[in-house]
Amino acid sequence: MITIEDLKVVYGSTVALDIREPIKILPTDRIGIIGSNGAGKTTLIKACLGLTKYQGKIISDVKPEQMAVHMQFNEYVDTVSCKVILEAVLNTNVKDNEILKELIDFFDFEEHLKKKFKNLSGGQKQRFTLILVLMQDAPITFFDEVTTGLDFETRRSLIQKILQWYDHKQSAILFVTHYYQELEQLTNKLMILHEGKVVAFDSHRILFEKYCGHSVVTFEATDALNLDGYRQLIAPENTVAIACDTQEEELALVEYLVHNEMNFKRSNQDIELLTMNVIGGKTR
Ligand SMILES: Nc1ncnc2c1ncn2[C@@H]1O[C@H](COP(=O)(O)OP(=O)(O)OP(=O)(O)O)[C@@H](O)[C@H]1O
Repeated sequence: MITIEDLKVVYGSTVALDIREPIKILPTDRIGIIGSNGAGKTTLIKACLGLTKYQGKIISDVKPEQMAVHMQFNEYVDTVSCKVILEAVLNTNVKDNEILKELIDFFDFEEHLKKKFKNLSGGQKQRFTLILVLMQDAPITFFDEVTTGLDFETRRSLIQKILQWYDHKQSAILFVTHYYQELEQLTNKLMILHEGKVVAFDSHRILFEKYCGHSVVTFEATDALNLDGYRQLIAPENTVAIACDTQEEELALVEYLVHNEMNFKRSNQDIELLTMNVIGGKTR
């Protein structure tokens, strides 16, 4: 669907993106794009959409105008109501379009249709833009930090709706977020960017096996345990993360922790740990 080869984006003296290895995005991919601030995530989206100049090749059978994008900050004309914007952009009308009515209903947006975009709250603006983006049913959709700044409940319900909407749909989604839990729910592949380079791109499972192991057991750092002989990963502050290469290793460690009355968490998909270990602990 999209193949990226030797992609370079330069702004003055800043190399925002420098991707050497070919990257292929398939029609059913659900890709989480991760990286610290300034890693090049938005620049990559802009290059795919043809919104920024680049060197190299982006070969795609989907034209940029067929792609949908949901950016964190959107602006719309402020002389007309949200309903007028929806109808103009989607070339339909609310009262006759069942799918549009269903989305407005789901996002509890009916009462805001008469308002101007600039008068909506942050969460209402996100919901409005999501209605527009989901209605496009594009073959490829980019979501750039759509849930940033929203409260936990609003984030959770937006993610549920996105999941439901794309279930069984043949469309690629690229999702930029700093919330790792959302990536676990929404995506099956991860692209980890660091200083403009793609440092990892594969399925969650393959990357976890490669950088962490069969599973990882994490617990609060303490002097009470003897951890000689265990493989320690890079972990958040005051936390110890032990990589287990087999189930037997994991069971032995868990038994040791239980004997010592330690609380612990076991995971084979912790994206925060994975990211820290892929880019050497420089996640932010
Ligand atoms: N229009 C621009 N002019 C100059 N430099 C830019 C421009 N856009 C981005 N950059 C620089 O390019 C680099 C990559 O920026 P980009 O916005 O792609 O990062 P990001 O990974 O999306 O970051 P964030 O998580 O902070 O949104 C940064 O160093 C940024 O300062």
